[in-house]
Amino acid sequence: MPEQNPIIELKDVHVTFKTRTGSLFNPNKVHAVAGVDMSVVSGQTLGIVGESGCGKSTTANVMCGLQLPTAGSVFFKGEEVTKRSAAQRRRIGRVVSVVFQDPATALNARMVVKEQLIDPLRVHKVGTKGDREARVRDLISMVGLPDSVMDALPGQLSGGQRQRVAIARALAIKPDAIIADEPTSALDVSVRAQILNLLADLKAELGLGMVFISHDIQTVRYISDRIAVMNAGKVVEEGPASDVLANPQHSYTKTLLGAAPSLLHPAS
Ligand SMILES: Nc1ncnc2c1ncn2[C@@H]1O[C@H](COP(=O)(O)OP(=O)(O)OP(=O)(O)O)[C@@H](O)[C@H]1O
Repeated sequence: MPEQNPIIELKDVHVTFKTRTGSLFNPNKVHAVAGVDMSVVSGQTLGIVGESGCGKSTTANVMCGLQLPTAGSVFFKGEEVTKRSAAQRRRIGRVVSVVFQDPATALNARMVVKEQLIDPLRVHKVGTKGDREARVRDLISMVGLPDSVMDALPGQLSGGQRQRVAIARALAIKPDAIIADEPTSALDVSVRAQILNLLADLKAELGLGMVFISHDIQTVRYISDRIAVMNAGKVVEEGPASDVLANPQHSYTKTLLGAAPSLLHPAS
């Protein structure tokens, strides 16, 4: 059987930002992403892990078309988008949705849940009014929320419920891939595992490609099929999660694992 095109593919992607200060070696410029190759395929979660400032969010923004690379190529389902117009990129970029860290800012505080979910369907002219209402009910149930939340404002929901609504919103237009950028960091520890499990279930049920970004290797290990370790804008190690975790090759990965001793090196 021929190999399927990845949903998203980055080839030698660089992103530099002009800044007032820059870095020690590069005044007035930050090389946020420095030659990254990555691919996202159906039914797999790629975990991206690294310390704050290593370029994870910038990579995510390139993956969903929010950020144009300074150099390199981006492909959505085999189609290179890097040189397309903004309108064409948006059209092609509809294959990818994003879930951000803080659902409180991702959602409109003055719009009830039902309207938040209908909104992307209306924008993308999906179905009739009746189709959209049916789709909203499906989405609410897919993310494990009761129908009663439909008429609630985000402020009336818990943090975990709000993140479920944000996930439902991301799923509304039936994307091929979801990019979740630190989706549990703003949540109470008690609900983090529930959101991770929900993302894992949705990936499996819908055959989504998923990118899960976190500075916390313990969270990434829980959900990822493959792991890419980033340091200073580069991928220093990438492979099946079990290999990267059990047999890290790069000293930076070893440091990250060493800084998270609870599972690898139990105290007793
Ligand atoms: N719009 C921007 N303008 C200037 N510099 C930026 C911009 N966005 C990111 N950077 C810089 O690029 C580098 C990578 O940032 P990025 O947010 O991608 O890292 P990160 O690993 O996601 O970090 P965090 O977990 O803190 O969000 C950092 O040095 C950051 O300060």
